[in-house]
Amino acid sequence: MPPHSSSPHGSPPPAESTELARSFLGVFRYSGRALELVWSTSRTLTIALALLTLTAGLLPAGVAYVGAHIVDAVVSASRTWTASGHPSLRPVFEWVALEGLLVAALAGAQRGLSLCQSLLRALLGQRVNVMILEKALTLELAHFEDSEFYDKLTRARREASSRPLSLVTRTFGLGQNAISLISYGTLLFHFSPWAVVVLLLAGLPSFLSETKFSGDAFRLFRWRSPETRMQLYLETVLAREDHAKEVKLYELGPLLLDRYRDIFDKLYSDDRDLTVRRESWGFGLGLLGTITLYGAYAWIAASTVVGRITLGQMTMYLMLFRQGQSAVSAMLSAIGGMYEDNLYLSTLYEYLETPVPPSSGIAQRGAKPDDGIRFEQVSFTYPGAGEPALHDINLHIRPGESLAMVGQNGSGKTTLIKLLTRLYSPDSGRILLDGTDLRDWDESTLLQRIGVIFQDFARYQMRVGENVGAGDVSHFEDEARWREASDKGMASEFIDGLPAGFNTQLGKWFREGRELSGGQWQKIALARAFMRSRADILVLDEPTAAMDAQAEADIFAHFRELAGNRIAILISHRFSTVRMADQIIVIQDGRIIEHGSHSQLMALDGHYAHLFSLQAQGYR
Ligand SMILES: Nc1ncnc2c1ncn2[C@@H]1O[C@H](COP(=O)(O)OP(=O)(O)OP(=O)(O)O)[C@@H](O)[C@H]1O
Repeated sequence: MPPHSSSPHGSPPPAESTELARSFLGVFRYSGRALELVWSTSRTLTIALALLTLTAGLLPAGVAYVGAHIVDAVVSASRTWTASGHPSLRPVFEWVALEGLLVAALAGAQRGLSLCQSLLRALLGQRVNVMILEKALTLELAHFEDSEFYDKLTRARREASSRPLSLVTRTFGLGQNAISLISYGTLLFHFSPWAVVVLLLAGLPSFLSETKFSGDAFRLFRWRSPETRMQLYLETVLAREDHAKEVKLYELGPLLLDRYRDIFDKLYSDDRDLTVRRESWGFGLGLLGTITLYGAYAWIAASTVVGRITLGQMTMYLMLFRQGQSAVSAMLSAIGGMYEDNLYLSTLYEYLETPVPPSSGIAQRGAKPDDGIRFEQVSFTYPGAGEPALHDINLHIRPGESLAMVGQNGSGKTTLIKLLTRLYSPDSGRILLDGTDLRDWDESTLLQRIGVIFQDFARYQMRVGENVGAGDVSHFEDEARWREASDKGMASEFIDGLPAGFNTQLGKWFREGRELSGGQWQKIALARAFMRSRADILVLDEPTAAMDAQAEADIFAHFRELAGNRIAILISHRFSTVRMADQIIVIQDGRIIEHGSHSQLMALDGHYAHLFSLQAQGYR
């Protein structure tokens, strides 16, 4: 939804202009926070920036003032020369030297300003990016799956990291020009107070139009987030190695590229309209300024001719007027720019202030240790989904027991795991671990107790060992533990065959990065789950689907031994694996339809027995 109710094209309806004025003032609320951000990023640089701004603001008027003295000194020197034949050049040279010094100091101040800005830009860009990423760490999985939220994140990442500095630079720029303007105004006031009024008013129309167009540009930027996101996505699909194979073989490239172009064309036409309107108005209103300038020229020239001011003063007033006008327009465009920066910053702060419900649990131990896991009448519907993914689930798994889940694709098996690992919370019912509700557990203690691999486990483009070590951050770099876990995951053998063993870089993003086969990756993921040696719950979602028959047989032959006295929860479509579990549940459309051991379910001769015989037939 657009944040403001005014139309992006044309002027807003009269009833909405108060609203516009309010939102115009409201967006300045981030200026203070931006300044605080810059100040806390580097105090030294911020102070240097302020001092240099002051210097750069004062010097131009000084230059104009000295310029007037040069002209007057020249006129008087040439009069002396005509009258006496002895030119008094000394004062002329002194004024010229002074102006030279001031100009050099001004150049120094401007260089200093751009130096401070460059350094601050780098520091601040990093700071804001870190803030964005730190916030991302606190978010819930559901946030990442919510497209509107994802838009916020993308917008914040794309634009907002450069905006705080821009806002501060513009604020300082505004100050610098204001100082210059006051100094010009003071000098110009001697000529005529009206000259000062004319100077100030001439820039106003173009300022108003700039502000309006900045708002329009922002609203356009905000509305088009979904399209921009699609563009980014298409770039990824077209230019990343993990999609290259399919894009090539299915000859998807031209089709996707056409889509990419179509999006650009649509966005471009909106941009073009806005830019054309912005520039046309800018030109028309800017013309007013030029007319004013030349009117003032004529006025000042006429005053010189009638002898009201000296030639030197004329030079000074002309310069003051010209520079004063550019200071006014710089100030006004700084204000317009600040307005724009504030709008963009609002997306950053909106993102950073996304409410994340705090994890309130503190339990380090359960109320009934050794009770294991219980699901009591658990139901769950994904945010935005029409149908519940799980209905009324009841289960009890005791320590040391194994549970296997079977069911059609989309029946809810992975969802049950997501609830157990607290990635989502049940809508009704409760899940208990050792007699205590998962919600009441301290999050870190709970996570330490669970080793999990999902079907779509992450493939980190890091070293092999780090891919294993990721399973336990406290032993991320621990080579002995890598090996131990890899032995359990049946991964050691192939890892030893890699050029640098555990230190082999994986993935194609980096030099000499190796790609692994699907089954090899899965062994790494299994090893990762075994890294969590303190975990007493092992959750494996299709852990061997990509492995060869021998590896799978080896893993399951040792499974009991590997799992030890942990709870093992297994999702598999292979019944040879499933049959070994102590309990088996069959899930259909989010409900448990059969529950028992292999022999009980075979005796029941229901769904499980049917599927088991179906698969067994295939092997006969
Ligand atoms: N993040 C999500 N947001 C919304 N709906 C989802 C999400 N993940 C899964 N679903 C839906 O929830 C239902 C259960 O999905 P789940 O992943 O639990 O199935 P599964 O039994 O693990 O399937 P498979 O055997 O294919 O892995 C499906 O209808 C699926 O479309």
